[in-house]
Amino acid sequence: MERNQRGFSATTTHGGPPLHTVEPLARTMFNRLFAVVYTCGLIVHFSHHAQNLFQSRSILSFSIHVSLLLSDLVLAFMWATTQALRMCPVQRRQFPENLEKVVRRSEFPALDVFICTADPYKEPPITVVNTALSVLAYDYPTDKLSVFVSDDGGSALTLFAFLEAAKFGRYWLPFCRKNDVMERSPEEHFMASDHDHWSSETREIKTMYEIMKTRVEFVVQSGKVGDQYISSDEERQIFEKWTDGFTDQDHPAVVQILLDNGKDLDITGHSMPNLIYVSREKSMTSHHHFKGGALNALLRVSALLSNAPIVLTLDCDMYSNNPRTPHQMLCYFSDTTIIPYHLGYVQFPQRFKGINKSDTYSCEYKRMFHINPMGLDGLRGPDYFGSGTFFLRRTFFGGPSTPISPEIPELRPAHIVNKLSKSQEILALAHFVAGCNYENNTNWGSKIGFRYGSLVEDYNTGFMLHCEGWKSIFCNPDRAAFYGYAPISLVDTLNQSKRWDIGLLEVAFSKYSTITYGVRAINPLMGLAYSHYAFSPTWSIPITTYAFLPQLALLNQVSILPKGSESWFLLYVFLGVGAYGQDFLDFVLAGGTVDRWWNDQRMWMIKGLSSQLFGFIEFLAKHIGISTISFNVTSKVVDGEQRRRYDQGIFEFGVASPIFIPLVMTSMINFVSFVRGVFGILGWKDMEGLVMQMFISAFVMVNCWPVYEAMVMRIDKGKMSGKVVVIAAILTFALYESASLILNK
Ligand SMILES: O=c1ccn([C@@H]2O[C@H](COP(=O)(O)OP(=O)(O)O[C@H]3O[C@H](CO)[C@@H](O)[C@H](O)[C@H]3O)[C@@H](O)[C@H]2O)c(=O)[nH]1
Ligand SMILES: [Mn+2]
Repeated sequence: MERNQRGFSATTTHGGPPLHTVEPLARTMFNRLFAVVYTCGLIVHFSHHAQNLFQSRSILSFSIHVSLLLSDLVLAFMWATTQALRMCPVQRRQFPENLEKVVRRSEFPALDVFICTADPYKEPPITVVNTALSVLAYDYPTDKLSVFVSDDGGSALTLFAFLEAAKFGRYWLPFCRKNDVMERSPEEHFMASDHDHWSSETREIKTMYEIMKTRVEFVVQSGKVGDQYISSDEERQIFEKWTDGFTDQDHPAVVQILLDNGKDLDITGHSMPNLIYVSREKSMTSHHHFKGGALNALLRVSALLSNAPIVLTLDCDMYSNNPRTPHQMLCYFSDTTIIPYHLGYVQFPQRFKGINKSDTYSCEYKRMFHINPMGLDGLRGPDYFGSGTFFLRRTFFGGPSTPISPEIPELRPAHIVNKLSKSQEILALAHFVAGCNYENNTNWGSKIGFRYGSLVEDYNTGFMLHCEGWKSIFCNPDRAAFYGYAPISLVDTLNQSKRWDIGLLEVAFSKYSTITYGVRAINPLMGLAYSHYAFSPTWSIPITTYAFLPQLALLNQVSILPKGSESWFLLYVFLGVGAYGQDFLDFVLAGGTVDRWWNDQRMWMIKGLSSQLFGFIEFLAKHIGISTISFNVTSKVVDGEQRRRYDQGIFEFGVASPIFIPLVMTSMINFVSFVRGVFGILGWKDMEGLVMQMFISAFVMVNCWPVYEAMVMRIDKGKMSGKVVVIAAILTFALYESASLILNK
């Protein structure tokens, strides 16, 4: 049997109560006007640059001007890309309370949830279990809900945690229903609710949860599932798959149905949703394409077992914070007027728990997950964030009017699965499609499914879907739909950013670059908006240049920027303050605080001097074939002491990582040049020509304050490692000496 293209029928909303509305943001007109004024400023600025270039009389001054020109060109290009995000921002509202007036609950489309995990030590199984329980307990018809867990760590520990979760879920789901619990992740629920008013039922279920948690954590700590934890022969058989040769990088596929909707009931007699554990086959000899590969394996396995027309992807730490999120998503997918719109996915923002008051590492990503998506939403829709995304399954199989069929008919999005079928045949097929050679010579990863070729498989996939003609919608309800955890140390944040930067560069310099292919395949504004991310690592060029060049010149009394009395000086100020000011405005209007904005701009500089630079190097190294790149999973485990420092807003350096070296060098050069400049005020002749260079040094110094503190004033474990300081000092000295040689010729 087959069904229509979308996989379910939508209800017309004509005459009925509205399901959603959309409005342009109030500042749109201002944004457009400002863009015109700023563009004029840029034209004049670059004509001045050209003049400087032609007038320069030595190779030295020519090269200085070329560096400044190149830096300013990158800044101007990046500014231009932000304009695409500012031309038509919109804000949507949805009315989930009206949904059931328009669509009967029994007509809700089936929903498959994909949760990815990759490492039981960096991603504690109890966290993943909480995420899974939070969605298993969605306020959704249980016979239409299936949760698939992908375990790229191939770990018996994770599977054990899920066996436990399946048992606990039989109590947890009816408990949530009966008490209309909002936080359906048990961990969060018990943390958020007030213990003094707990009923005996709540206390009981809390005790059950604690017992399960202790068992899971004990097993993870001991590294194996001991005999005393196995309660039946059936379970023993499952764990027998973990033979001696079974490693996370080399093992057969494991597909295990833990809860079967057709059979398993909760303690009140309601049927349970499906819960399926999948660990795709891995082998040392075939590339597994990281998370993208895992998601494609889930797309196939789920196609055989439930094939729901709607698919939600979640990171292992992104638990549901609202049981009625699917209702919000259906406000869009159930609206027939949306069909000609070719809606491919509905994206919810990624939000984070546990970020400190001033968001020291700017991990809220307000711009990426909140401000920019509104801008994209007014064009063709937001990019894909990797988590919190409801896709139409059909979206993965070719463009809206150019469908592509998978190799075997059972995988087609229109194929109907009657019941979750445990038949041996289907299970054997599920293991087969989860095999590591299954994708050889197929369209998976290139034309169907999640796309390969970039470490940011989410961004890349969303981009390719937009190129194929799909659109997306940004759904940002007041109550967060999901919460996850952000890194709380600088090195973790920078390593995560570096991975993203490498992935973005892979897209920027591919055959399907956003700037060459994207502007044609989607439209110029979308191409530019996507380029805002793809080319963001190039920010490291101006950031590094402005962190060193004016300062080295200042140290040698060489003026390279306009004098305080020239009108060019005012233009510089206008361009700088204008860009910063508008950025500030966007940030604050989206509910950000001044404190957080300050830290955000600081992180922008820090990343330009660390993750982006290192990302570039690793990207190049991979391109010329001297190294391979890998997906370094962000740790979700927190050290207590680190947490305390983070909560106090103290920067965490700690480890001796080379990624800090350029940053420490920057703090040294700027300090020395500023101090030298202050003494120069008395003796130097041409101080006026150095005013702007002095100002830049001062500004960088203020931003580097935590670095100075970490180098000289701290004794805790998060201070800057001595090794980094020594290496940076030697390199700074070498840089200073060579600059003096060149500049004083
Ligand atoms: O080989 C892998 C590597 C990672 N993951 C999973 O991918 C998710 C994201 O990994 P994480 O280390 O948390 O990366 P983040 O940088 O926090 O994630 C952001 O960036 C990723 C792309 O780099 C996206 O995949 C994510 O959805 C997005 O939230 C986690 O659930 C992992 O378990 C896998 O399943 N297989
Ligand atoms: Mn994450």
